[in-house]
Amino acid sequence: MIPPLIPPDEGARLATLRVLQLLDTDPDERFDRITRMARRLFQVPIALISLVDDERLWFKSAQGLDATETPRDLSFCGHAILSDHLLLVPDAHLDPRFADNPLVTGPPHIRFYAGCPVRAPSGHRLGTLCLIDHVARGFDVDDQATLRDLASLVEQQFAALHLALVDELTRLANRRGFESQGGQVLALCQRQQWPATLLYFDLDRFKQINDRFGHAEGDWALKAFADLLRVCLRASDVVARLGGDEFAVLLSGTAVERLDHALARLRQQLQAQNQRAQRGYALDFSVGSASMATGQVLTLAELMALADAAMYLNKQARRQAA
Ligand SMILES: Nc1nc2c(ncn2[C@@H]2O[C@H](COP(=O)(O)OP(=O)(O)OP(=O)(O)O)[C@@H](O)[C@H]2O)c(=O)[nH]1
Repeated sequence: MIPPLIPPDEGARLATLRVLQLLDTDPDERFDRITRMARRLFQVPIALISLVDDERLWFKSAQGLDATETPRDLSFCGHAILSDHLLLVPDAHLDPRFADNPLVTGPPHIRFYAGCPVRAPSGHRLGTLCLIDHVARGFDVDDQATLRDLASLVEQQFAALHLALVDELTRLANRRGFESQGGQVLALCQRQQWPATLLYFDLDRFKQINDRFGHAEGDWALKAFADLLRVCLRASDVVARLGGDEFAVLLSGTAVERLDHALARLRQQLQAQNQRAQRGYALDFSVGSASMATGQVLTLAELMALADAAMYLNKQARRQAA
């Protein structure tokens, strides 16, 4: 058996998957309709929409299979997301990549597999629409075109989610994305008795950058700051651009202990970037934080209001110090 390789865009791919908030969500009729149609059209026992997560495959929609996930190492879809082409395995018993795969030799006894990668609007391949049969079979060019058509319906649903939840400029979550993703993380913290901290950022004198260097330069600065947040924080932290030059981050669990360290690192990296970029101005930020201690119950809106107020005080203090 040959386990799938990790694609070169893995970090950005996983970040996109998180921002779209598809993993571990309830069944969704918009996706189930597509897998039902696929199963009927191709007369296969199993049709899936799989999402390739860090170490597992999670099924956004599954017809004919009770499992909700499977290890990535064993997955056919892990191979399928490595290219834009369909992955066709007419007979897994004859394919050295899969012949001794436990999913072939044991349940669900995959013999035939056809998987079409499904991409986010950013182009990252998030998973597949795939068909599985327990017997070997062929898949002609018409079948292939039909599977691609169905996969593009999945991509349309991704695009709709993207539009609703992602900030187009920075590709971070937008305010709505932050509110729903942040709300879920906060509820998890409360259940697990973990602490959480919300950071509210506002860039300093950002209007001057637009006024002096133009809107395009302002856009560049916003993207550069978003990239820094991505680099300095963990994949599990919820990071968003709330609008204009305002950003927010929700740290949960043990991440809260790294708060001072993460902020110091962020400022240090920003200074290094200012030195490197030499764009005629130094990007800087004011920040406020608000925490929910272990066992405390606060809403995301309350944390945001507290952190926003703290940011405002920080901005005043920085202005006076300047
Ligand atoms: N380039 C660009 N500018 C934007 C975008 N959205 C909002 N802005 C600008 O961001 C600026 C926000 O300025 P403020 O936060 O009000 O003021 P500031 O200059 O940052 O001042 P302080 O926050 O008090 O330090 C405004 O000039 C907006 O026009 C965007 O998507 N791109």
